[in-house]
Amino acid sequence: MSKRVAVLTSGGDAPGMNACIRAIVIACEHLGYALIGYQHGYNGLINQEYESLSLNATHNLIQQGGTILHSARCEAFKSVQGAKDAARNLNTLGIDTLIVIGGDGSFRGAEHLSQYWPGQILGIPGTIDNDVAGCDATVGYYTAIDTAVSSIDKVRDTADAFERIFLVEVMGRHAGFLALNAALASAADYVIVPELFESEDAELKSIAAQIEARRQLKGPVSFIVVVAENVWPGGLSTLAERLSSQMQSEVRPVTLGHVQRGGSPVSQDRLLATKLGTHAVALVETDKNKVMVGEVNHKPVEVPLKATWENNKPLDDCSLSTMRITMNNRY
Ligand SMILES: Nc1ncnc2c1ncn2[C@@H]1O[C@H](COP(=O)(O)OP(=O)(O)OP(=O)(O)O)[C@@H](O)[C@H]1O
Ligand SMILES: O=P(O)(O)OC[C@H]1O[C@](O)(CO)[C@@H](O)[C@@H]1O
Repeated sequence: MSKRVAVLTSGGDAPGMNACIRAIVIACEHLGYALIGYQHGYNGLINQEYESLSLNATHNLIQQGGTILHSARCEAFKSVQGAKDAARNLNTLGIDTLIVIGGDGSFRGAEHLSQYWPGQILGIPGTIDNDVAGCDATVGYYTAIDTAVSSIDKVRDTADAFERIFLVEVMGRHAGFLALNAALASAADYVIVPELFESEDAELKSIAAQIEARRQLKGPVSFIVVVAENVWPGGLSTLAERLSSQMQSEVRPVTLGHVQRGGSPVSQDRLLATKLGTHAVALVETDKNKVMVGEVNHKPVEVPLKATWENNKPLDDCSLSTMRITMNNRY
């Protein structure tokens, strides 16, 4: 049976969203489904802003960062009226299946829509934060680690030259996946993540002890602390001031910011995006509904949308024990 499928990207854009759109276009073409792309996240659903997507759209797309459909946050969609407007517009176009590429907030939005629209809704995890339960990795996460690592490598050059303490803030919203793994891969000296944060005093004491121990061993040294965003009360400059006065040393704060969302996706994100996009389209004629497609241990999984935000996604034990030995408790 010929189906009409729609796709949108929502929330923070992530490298690999385009690779995912490409896979969806090709898989729909393969199965003879019509495909449209809604623009600007859920705003496109409310404003009936869409384009039809064919193979033409996929040329040279896999390597492009950002999203050709544009992304956005949409406050209006959270209301009953917003979801009803979206449902009406989907019905007008005769859409059978809506594929939402985004983070856990976007999946909450999809669940909200399902109360007013009877069609099939499928989610694909796309966010640099990796804070979506039920999958090992979200599309965009691996590229963001690489981007943060290459920036921290550069910070290290100047940190070493001046034997300074640097604080590097990375994104992640309220999760420490990006901070922890960027810190591990860049051989940072210390990492502060929300999952382990106890108190300002405890962290400061621990950082100071590490710096002192290193200085005793090696004399003047540089020291790099990776800090997850939103974790330090008052932000990075407050931490810099407190550490500077405690250590009687210069401390420089660096916020990496939105560069972490950009750039050409690394191969891990391209592969994940391509597999998940293809897998989602393969579900169109099944009775699977309100599920996110993801990967766990390299195998496809289908997870109820609700489980993606109701369940906790912990940092993995192996990364944490590696972190304790090579970073935070090293000296
Ligand atoms: N509880 C909710 N009810 C209805 N819609 C929601 C809800 N939460 C989020 N949304 C919709 O999903 C959009 C995206 O959510 P959000 O801003 O949390 O980003 P996200 O998908 O979690 O991605 P990222 O974390 O990468 O930015 C929101 O702007 C809103 O339109
Ligand atoms: O682009 P905005 O709306 O400032 O959002 C920034 C947030 O989005 C993300 O980049 C992705 O969720 C977070 O890491 C960050 O907290």
